[in-house]
Amino acid sequence: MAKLLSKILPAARSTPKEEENDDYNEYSCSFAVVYSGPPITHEIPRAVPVDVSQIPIAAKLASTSLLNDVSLPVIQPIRQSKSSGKKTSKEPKLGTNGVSNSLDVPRESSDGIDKSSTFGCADGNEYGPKLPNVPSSGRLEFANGDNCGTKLSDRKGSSDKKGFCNGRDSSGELSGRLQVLEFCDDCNDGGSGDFQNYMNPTNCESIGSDLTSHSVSSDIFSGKEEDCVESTPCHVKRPSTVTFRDPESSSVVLEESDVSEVESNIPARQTAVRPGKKGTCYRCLKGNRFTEKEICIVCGAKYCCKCVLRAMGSMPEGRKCVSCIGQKIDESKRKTLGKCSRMLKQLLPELEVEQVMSSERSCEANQLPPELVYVNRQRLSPQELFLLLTCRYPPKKLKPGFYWYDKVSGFWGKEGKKPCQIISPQLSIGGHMHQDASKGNTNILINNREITKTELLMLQMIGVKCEGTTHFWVSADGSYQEEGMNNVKGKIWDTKKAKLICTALSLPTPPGSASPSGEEGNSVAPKSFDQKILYKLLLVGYGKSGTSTIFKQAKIVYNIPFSEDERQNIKLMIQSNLYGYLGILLEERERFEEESLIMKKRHIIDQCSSSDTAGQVGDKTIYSIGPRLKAFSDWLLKIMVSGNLEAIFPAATREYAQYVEDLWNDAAIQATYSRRNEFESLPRSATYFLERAVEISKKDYEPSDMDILYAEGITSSKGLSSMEFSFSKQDEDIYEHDEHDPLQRYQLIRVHPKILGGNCKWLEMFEDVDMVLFCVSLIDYDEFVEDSNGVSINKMIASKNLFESIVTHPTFEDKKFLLMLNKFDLLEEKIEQVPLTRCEWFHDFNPVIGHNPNACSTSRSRNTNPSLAQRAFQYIAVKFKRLFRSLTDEKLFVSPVTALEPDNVNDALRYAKEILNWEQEDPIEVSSASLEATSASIEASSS
Ligand SMILES: Nc1nc2c(ncn2[C@@H]2O[C@H](COP(=O)(O)OP(=O)(O)OP(=O)(O)O)[C@@H](O)[C@H]2O)c(=O)[nH]1
Ligand SMILES: [Mg+2]
Repeated sequence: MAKLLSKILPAARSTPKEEENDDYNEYSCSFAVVYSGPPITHEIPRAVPVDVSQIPIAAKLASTSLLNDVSLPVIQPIRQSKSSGKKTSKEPKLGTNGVSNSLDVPRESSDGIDKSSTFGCADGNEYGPKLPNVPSSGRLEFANGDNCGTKLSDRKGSSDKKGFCNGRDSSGELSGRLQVLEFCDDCNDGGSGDFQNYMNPTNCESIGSDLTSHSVSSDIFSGKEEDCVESTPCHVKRPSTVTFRDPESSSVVLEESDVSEVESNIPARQTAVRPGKKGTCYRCLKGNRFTEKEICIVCGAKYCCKCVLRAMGSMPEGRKCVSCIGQKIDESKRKTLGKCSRMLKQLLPELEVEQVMSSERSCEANQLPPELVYVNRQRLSPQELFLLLTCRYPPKKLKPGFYWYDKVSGFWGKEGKKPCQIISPQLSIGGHMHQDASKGNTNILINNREITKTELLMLQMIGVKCEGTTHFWVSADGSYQEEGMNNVKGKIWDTKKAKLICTALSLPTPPGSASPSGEEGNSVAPKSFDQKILYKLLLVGYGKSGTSTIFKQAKIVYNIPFSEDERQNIKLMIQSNLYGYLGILLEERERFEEESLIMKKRHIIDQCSSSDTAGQVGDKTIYSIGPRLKAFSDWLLKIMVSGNLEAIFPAATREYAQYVEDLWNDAAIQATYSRRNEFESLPRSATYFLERAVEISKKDYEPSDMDILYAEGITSSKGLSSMEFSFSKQDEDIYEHDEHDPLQRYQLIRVHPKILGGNCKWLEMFEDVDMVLFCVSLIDYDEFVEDSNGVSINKMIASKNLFESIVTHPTFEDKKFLLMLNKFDLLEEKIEQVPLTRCEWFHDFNPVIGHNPNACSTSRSRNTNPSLAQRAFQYIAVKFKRLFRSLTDEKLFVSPVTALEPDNVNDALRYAKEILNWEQEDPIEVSSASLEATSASIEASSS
């Protein structure tokens, strides 16, 4: 053995001169040799062998290279860079001041020879702080006490050796499974507590065994010189790079209902303190907030693409810094488990990413601790949590907190909140559900729980009669009956409408059923690593502001097909609208006919003084129609007056298509139509449909997307529509800095103000939306409507009043608002004719420079020579911004929109997305980022 070692290793040298020698430092190990000098009076430091099996970390091997005459495979140390070599030689203090350079493991046997071993340092000292969580005995020390590991590999061979990258290694017994340490210089610690974390043997072991399978990691960890010089693992060499906050201050994010008891049960977690400027990588301190980064799910440290693999190693527990392996995750990041950044997908092969994400989801350390989950106010046991998570329909993305569970129906929700899911019923978990579990105040109970207002509204909208009934029993399949009555009254989920309403109201639908958007509602949480997060956007605005047009445009832009049902409804709506427009034409025709008859009579009277002659004037004018069409016209006007126009469809298409055709082709109607600018009641879109009246009125008419877009009216259940979408990949590429998952999902909920009720009391059912998109029609400034008291009010003021009510509603406190100033195209026309000051709120609109109607709408020209419409838009935007600021002390985001333009709607919704993403990233940066990032926004111009 001694012979073998003498071949492998140079003779132990200990003179200072030799220690200064770089080569020596790189390759030699210190070994005790038999002392044969005079007796020594002081105590001799001892190098104690290491128990190989207890060395938890491994390094890359090379079979030869150093010693060709040795048949055993030996370690190829990582070459030390020059700078590091110098550093080493200048750091004798590391060997003497006892800083954190050794692993000191409690030993079972005091002699440490047989059962435990020690890597002795060359100078014979033992250094460093203790590692309390090293599970076994044995001690690991470094030759000069200043190394730690980044690259670890495992080799199954017959002989073992522990080596350090810079050659200052020591070896102990050559037995057992080979575990080699190979450290690159950039891991050298200046001496800090971080080293402890880094060297946690438990961590290293898993890294060691995983790394062998990662080719990318191999490169990263090979300690290439340039890498070593440029980058420094933040946990070790630069103690300042990532430091940890006092665990006391660690912020475990729980829902508000998750009271302090749960919080106190959550073990303290280390939170990385950003070492550099905002947005920079925690390791190399380079980059900015647009640099793509991956985040450690334990401490929150963010790493750029150059550093992430070094900082996180082979990720045996998913995206954790090496020092965070084995630790519990930050609970606020639980929802992102298994969902990595695009950057990681680019750095690692797909299969590897999948493996890492799968480990992240499934490894033990990342599992939800049962003691942090309460169901019906009772803490879950591990068995109960297991039952809950492994049932057919488990709660999605379960986090620590308090939940209520209705075992009969499967309704599941957060304590004090409406249900958020329907899970498998009849699970024996938690305590008994309390009547006030969801803090409802409706006096209506479902399975003994007082339901929330939102649930009540849902029941009412789908036609469940709640008057006089106080208690329903609802079973898992949705069938319900009144208490004390033994007859099932119906099934809640029977209709598509019910599901649509639930989706829009963010209420759950039964597991396994198809949601209105075609996806399986409430199914088991997706297992793929592209797990999605859903952001909810609430689109609301005063009547005719354009919300439904924006909603439909979004459907078209994001390729969300209109269902057959929707198309059918829209078709009937377009046809009945057409009859409505025709009705308006017929009404006006009558008026024109009368007027023209009177004119005709006057004309004749003027010409002939004799009244007899006047009496002979024919009663035909160009506005007159024949008796057949007259009869149809009278019938239609009667129906319109009675308000039953929709009721005659679809039969009307069969019966009266020919009449419509004849009417449209009639000269009187055409003459009336040519004067359409004189009718106030004919909407603009009417022209679009009237000109295709014949085609549309036919039975086999199929509306195109454009028809659907232009169609006026509410198509979905009572002014509530909802759709889910994600932005297209193409778009993501345009916005290069976007770090977020292109598959991130958004829900757009469009609500008509009518269903919000007086004082917007139903707004609270949208409490979980992430952003409110408030739509205002820019051309409302000179239009008037009658308010609920019959008083005429300017529509812009009415819109402003609604805006105020919504902004100040307690439900929307702290919500982000994006103002969509719609119908910009129409404003451009109108502003030339009607001054903005027609609305009293805009009395001081007084553009200084003469307007330029020809200004094109590129952003450049917008800034240098804005048109009158652009000025008006900016002025209105600032008005709303100031109003918003005065009401909330917050910032209002604004975007111009022309709902009929697909790009416009896309831009506005993308802007909403950006705002949400800034929020998520760094709330403090939102305001400045908004100024920079969106030319469409008026931030720059108004601030
Ligand atoms: N030219 C033009 N017309 C628009 C624009 N946005 C909406 N409209 C038209 O304005 C009218 C009202 O738009 P809607 O989308 O129905 O408005 P709404 O907010 O749904 O109003 P309610 O139907 O009362 O709910 C429709 O005729 C639309 O075609 C726009 O940007 N430009
Ligand atoms: Mg509408």
